[in-house]
Formats: sequence, C-alpha cells, structure tokens
Amino acid sequence: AAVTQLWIQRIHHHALSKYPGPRLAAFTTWYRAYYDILMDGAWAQHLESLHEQYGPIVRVGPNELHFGDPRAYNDIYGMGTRHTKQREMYRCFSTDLSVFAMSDHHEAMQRRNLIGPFFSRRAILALERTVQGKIDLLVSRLLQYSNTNKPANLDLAFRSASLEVITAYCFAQSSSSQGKDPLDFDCDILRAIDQTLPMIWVFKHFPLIKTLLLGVPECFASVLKPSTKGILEQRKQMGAQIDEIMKDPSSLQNVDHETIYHHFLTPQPDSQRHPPVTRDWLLDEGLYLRFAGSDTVGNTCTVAAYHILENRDVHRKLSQALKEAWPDKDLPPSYEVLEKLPYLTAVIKESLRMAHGVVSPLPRIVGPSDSEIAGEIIPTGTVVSMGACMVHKNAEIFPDPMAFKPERWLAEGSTELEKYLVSFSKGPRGCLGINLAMCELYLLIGTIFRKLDLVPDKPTVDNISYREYFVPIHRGRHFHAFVSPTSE
Ligand code: HEM
Repeated sequence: AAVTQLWIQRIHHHALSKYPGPRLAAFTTWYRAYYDILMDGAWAQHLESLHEQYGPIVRVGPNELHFGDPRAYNDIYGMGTRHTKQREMYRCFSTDLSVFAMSDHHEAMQRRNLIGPFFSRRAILALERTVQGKIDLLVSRLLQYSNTNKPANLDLAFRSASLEVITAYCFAQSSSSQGKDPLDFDCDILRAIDQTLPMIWVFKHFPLIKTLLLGVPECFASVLKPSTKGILEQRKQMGAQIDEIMKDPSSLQNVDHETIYHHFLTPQPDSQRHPPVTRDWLLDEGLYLRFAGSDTVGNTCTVAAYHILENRDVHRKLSQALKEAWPDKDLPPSYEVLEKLPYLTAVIKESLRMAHGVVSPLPRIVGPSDSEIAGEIIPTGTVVSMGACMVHKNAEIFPDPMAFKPERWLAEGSTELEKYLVSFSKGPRGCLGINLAMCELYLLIGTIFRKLDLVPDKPTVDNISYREYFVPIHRGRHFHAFVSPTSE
C-alpha cells in the first residue's frame, strides 16, 4: 500500500507531474541507475531518445527534469544563475573538499577567487615553456615509433601528455611511471583513473559502498574491491608530497616554478579568506585538479586527431596554415601567435564541439527561488540539467552536426555560434582551467600537425565512441597511427 501511495503521489500529485517522461523514471531513481550502471554509462545516449519521444522537457527522475532546448543551457548554467551543484553527483569523485564538489554558492565563489589566479591567462603565459616542454617530449616519444612498424596509441599518448602538463604545472612533478617503457605511454595514474572512474555511478546510487570502500583502511579496501586500489595508491603518493611540504614549507623553494601549493600557502587578503590549510583540503584539491586537467584535454586531442586525419581536406588546410605561420620546424611560434591562426582556431573549436568536454549532464538544484528555464517556471529544489551533447548536436544551430566542419566557425556570422559551444560549461561554475586547456590544445594540435605525419591504423568510429562516466571512457580499440616526421 505504501508503494501504491508513493506511486500516486509521485505520478499524479507532484509539482513535476505535468512534465512528460517515462512513468518509471518519475517514480524511482532506479530507472536512471539501470542506464548508469547496468547499461555501462548509457544515460546521456538514452536521454537523446527520451527527448525524441517526449519533447524538449522530460521528467527523468522523481524530482528531476532534463532539457533539450538549447535556450535552457544559459538559464541553467549561465552568468547570474545561482543554482547549486547536486551533492549526490559531485560527491562521487571522493574529492569532497575540492572546489568542484562545493555546492554553497558563496563558498564556491570564494574558493574560485582563490584558485582562479593560478590559472589566469597571465599565469599560463608565464608557464608556457613548461607546457611546450612536455609537448616536445610527447613528440620525441612519438617519433621513436617512426623506426618501428608499430602504430602509436594516440589515445594514451594524448592523455599521458596532458597528465604530464597538469602534473608539472600544478605540482612541479612528473607523472610518468618510473622504470616503464616510455614507448607504450603506460602510466600508473592513468591506470588508476581507468580503474576507479567506472565506479562513480555505483558510488552515486549506493553512497554506502563508497563510504565502505574508501573509508576503511587501505589494505581492506583493495581486497574488497580492486578497482579502488589505484586511487587509494594515488592518494597515498600525493599525500606524501603534501606531508613533506607541510612539515617543511621551505622545501617549496627547491622547485623551478610556482606550484599550486605555493599558491595555497601564500597568505591571502581577508576578502579571499582561505579555508584552513589542512592536509585533507590540499589532497582533495590537488587530486581533483589533476583529474580535471588530464583526460578532458587528452580526449579532446584524440577526437581532434581522428577527425583531422579522416578529413583530407581539413588535414591539408591545417598543415598548410601551420607551415606558413611556422616555416622552420625547429623554431616554434609562441601560443600567442598560434591562437591568432584562423584555421587552427576553427579546428580547435570544432574539436571541442565534437568531443563535448564533460559528457554527463551537469545536475543543478534550482534555487534560491523558483526559476524560469526555457520559458517554464521551475520550482525551487528541482534537479535540472542539460547535457552539452544536446547543444552540440542540435542541427538547427550546427547543421549536419555529426560532420567535422571547421569551416562553420569561419563563416559569416559564426561568432553567434560561440555561445553554443559549451564544452567548458558556462557561468559561475564553468571550467576554471579554460586558459590552460586552450593553451595546451593550441600547442599540442599545432605541434603534432606541424611536426608529424600520422597515418591512422584501421580507424573506425569505435575509436572515439564512448561510454559516459562524467568524462568519456573509450571502450573500443584506441585510436592508433603510424608516425613519421614531416618532410620540411
Ligand atoms: C578541454 C579541456 C577541458 C574541458 C572540456 C573542461 C570542462 C569542464 C567543465 C564542463 C566543467 C564544469 C563541471 C561541472 O559543472 O560539474 C569544468 C570544471 C572545472 N574544470 Fe575544467 N575542463 C577542461 C580542462 C581543465 C583544466 C586543464 C583544468 C585545470 C586544472 C580544469 C579545472 C577545472 C576545475 C577546477 C573545475 C571546477 C570548477 C567549479 O566547480 O567551480 N579543467 N571543466
């Protein structure tokens, strides 16, 4: 009887009852859990079919709406909005004290003000050489393949390069695993991400499992579930660096550029009051930054390389533009020169559109008062979201949306399109690392396509199709290519 009563309440007498959607979804969050967990990260894909069936607003949970009309994106995430992040989602990453997991608007703004300057354009330009150094290392590793008959795994190559950049940038360390063959781009940290990321939906729908696995002493957790072993090991390693710094802050003088720890340990003006500097805070913030700054950039490069190499005309135009701006291969132009190249810029924008950035819809809780979203007044407390993929695949905004067409960003009136490029999200909780990400994308894609001739090895669209675990996980064969140096 209790179940029937709940059914009647949720289906017929709920504030969201007027919105269409599967009845089971309106009744229970297990509906979504089925797609997240049992269907292996298939929720974002399922949402597309729900919108086809039910229209632009779908009730996807007892208290949740998903929007398909691109106007909604700005209403949910744009400047001036105060909707908060949904705790259940953002706590799955086990970095609860990081800015990313904060829901209180005011606290998050203070924390963003603290971290922001570390990733400002000025700060990035000052560390451009650190970024370029890691990209040069990637190119020299890739060039080692030119003497073999083996294709290089570009998926791993780009992910490991962006991980190296963020690790050097934030922590003045290297992420490459000691003693491993650098040719296979194998790396403990990437392996830890691959092992643990698929657990996020389990953690979201069964928070007790997360508490159990991550709360018990490490030796038990790795026996209980090997998939958390990698991340616990990473917490241990980053924790050791933090312990050393907290014990002896003068050790920070031994590194050759400012790290995130220098930044956090510098006393701030009262207006940007610090959280107390604790080991737990530094660890959560550090782990999150490293995650945020690695796969996001790496995946975008993989999608970029796949499409550039699949589209001869794009490849030819890009190589031509790079050769003109960069005649001597050994004298790389600065980021500020590269970012002014129209064709490279168009390729990067189109790659961001096709890669989507974060592929899961980002859940927000409407507040502090009822809010208008896509012309509807949505009650306070409702969970709302709109996946970036829905915006990027909208055929009215981006005609022929599944085709890789940098030209769409060069056509007359294309600046209007910018507001629909939402890979970094928008507004008060948009990406904090956008300046670093853009610098990496320009230097990486510019350098790779100026210096290397890449021939894809058995490319298929499976190389870049993904399962959705906040960021994409590529389950199919990774994208591989044979590598040789460009002729001049
Ligand atoms: C192509 C690369 C990148 C893409 C597409 C991307 C995308 C995003 C998106 C969509 C969000 C919003 C997440 C949400 O609301 O839940 C976000 C947040 C964030 N990103 Fe990025 N990101 C990229 C690179 C980076 C880099 C290099 C860093 C630097 C460490 C970074 C740091 C952050 C941080 C700290 C947040 C949390 C901001 C907050 O919660 O207020 N990201 N990013």
